[in-house]
Amino acid sequence: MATSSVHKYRPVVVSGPSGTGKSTLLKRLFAEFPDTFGFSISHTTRSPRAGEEDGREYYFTTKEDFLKLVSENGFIEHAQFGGNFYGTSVQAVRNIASKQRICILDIEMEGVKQVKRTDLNARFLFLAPPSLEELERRLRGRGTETEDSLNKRLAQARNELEYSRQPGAHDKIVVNDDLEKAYTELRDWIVDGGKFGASE
Ligand SMILES: Nc1ncnc2c1ncn2[C@@H]1O[C@H](COP(=O)(O)OP(=O)(O)OP(=O)(O)O)[C@@H](O)[C@H]1O
Repeated sequence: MATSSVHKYRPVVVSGPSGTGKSTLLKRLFAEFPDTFGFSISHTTRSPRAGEEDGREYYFTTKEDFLKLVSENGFIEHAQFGGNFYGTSVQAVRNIASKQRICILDIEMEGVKQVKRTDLNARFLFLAPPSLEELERRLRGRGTETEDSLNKRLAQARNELEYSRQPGAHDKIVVNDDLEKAYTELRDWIVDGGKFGASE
């Protein structure tokens, strides 16, 4: 464990209900620290498009290998879209740390629980909306949801908020009320005076 790169480059899991502002805040963090962080590369069973390279856009894999990795609990999250499988593997997160970058994982509650079952040595930040009413306003304001997908997201938000109240679920909770205030709090906790959560 002491020799593993995730000991020093601890992955950061940022979760929170859809529409809380994760993308907005993480975009800012990446812009302020362009060489510090990384997103893991996903696996997919779809074929590479022209110009795509294995290990750059995706790890391209066969359905058989993908399902084998699923059965070995190798994925943090995986899903099927349009007949193809996609997933974030534990190894892909490790690969970011071995490149001496802090991997940021923007995932949902089930993914959070899965990361906790690994030895990725992650830190967990939960981004909470000021209220469910405000979350609904933002999701409507973003203009990306149908009434049906909005209701699904709000129901899932209730689950996520309930989980976030369990002791030990997260290491840090940031309420995204005022954007500037939330950004400063998120950034300062992640950067941690330059230690990024590492103990030495
Ligand atoms: N502090 C804030 N005050 C008001 N509006 C905000 C604030 N933070 C984000 N927003 C707005 O809320 C909407 C949702 O934000 P964003 O898309 O970043 O959420 P998200 O958590 O990444 O959602 P998803 O998980 O669905 O991708 C956006 O329109 C964004 O501009």
